Amino acid sequence: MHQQQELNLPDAEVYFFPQFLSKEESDLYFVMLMKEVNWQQESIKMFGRQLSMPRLTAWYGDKSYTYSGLQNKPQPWLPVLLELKKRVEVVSGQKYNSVLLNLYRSGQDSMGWHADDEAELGQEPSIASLSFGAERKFSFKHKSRKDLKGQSITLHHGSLLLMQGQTQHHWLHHVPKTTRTVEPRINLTFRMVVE
Ligand SMILES: O=C(O)CCC(=O)C(=O)O
Ligand SMILES: [Fe+2]
Repeated sequence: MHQQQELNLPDAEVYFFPQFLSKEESDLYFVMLMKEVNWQQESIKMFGRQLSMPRLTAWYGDKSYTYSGLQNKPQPWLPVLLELKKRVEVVSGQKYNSVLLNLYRSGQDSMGWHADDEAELGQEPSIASLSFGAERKFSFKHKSRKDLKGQSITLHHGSLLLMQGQTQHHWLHHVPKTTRTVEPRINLTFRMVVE
């Protein structure tokens, strides 16, 4: 059975499965995803300037979706992504119709503070986040309650993080840069995009 931990975050529902996939399976998935995914360098308009996103991304699924101000046209599912989607659905008890992939090439790649609270994801989105490759720190901070401490967790090769309920409503999360020398990391976030 998959060992499951619940993070102690008020106003949130976050579960962590440290051994969701074995090391051997995760090694194979990492190589396949690196090779088969159509990784793109997107840019984002900020303060009137076009800036390169500090990571590569790809979007697969059934519906288009706005993320970080970008209109993401999905690419058709790859077999490896459908396989992972099915395995994640079994554990989470949720269905997904899209996946956003992030490739953090080095410690200089990152994701800024945000919540996945776009209207397209519905009121209480369930987001399933699968990690491969290098370990990276992932932190939470509450949007309004300054009395609550932030919390960090290390997302490692083959681990699954589930965020659901009110989590996106009340908390922000990010993947900070690190000055440590780190190998590439691939992250998949499965989502259900509603109209
Ligand atoms: O890379 C991660 O672990 C987080 C990705 C994330 O927050 C997102 O894609 O919305
Ligand atoms: Fe996110």
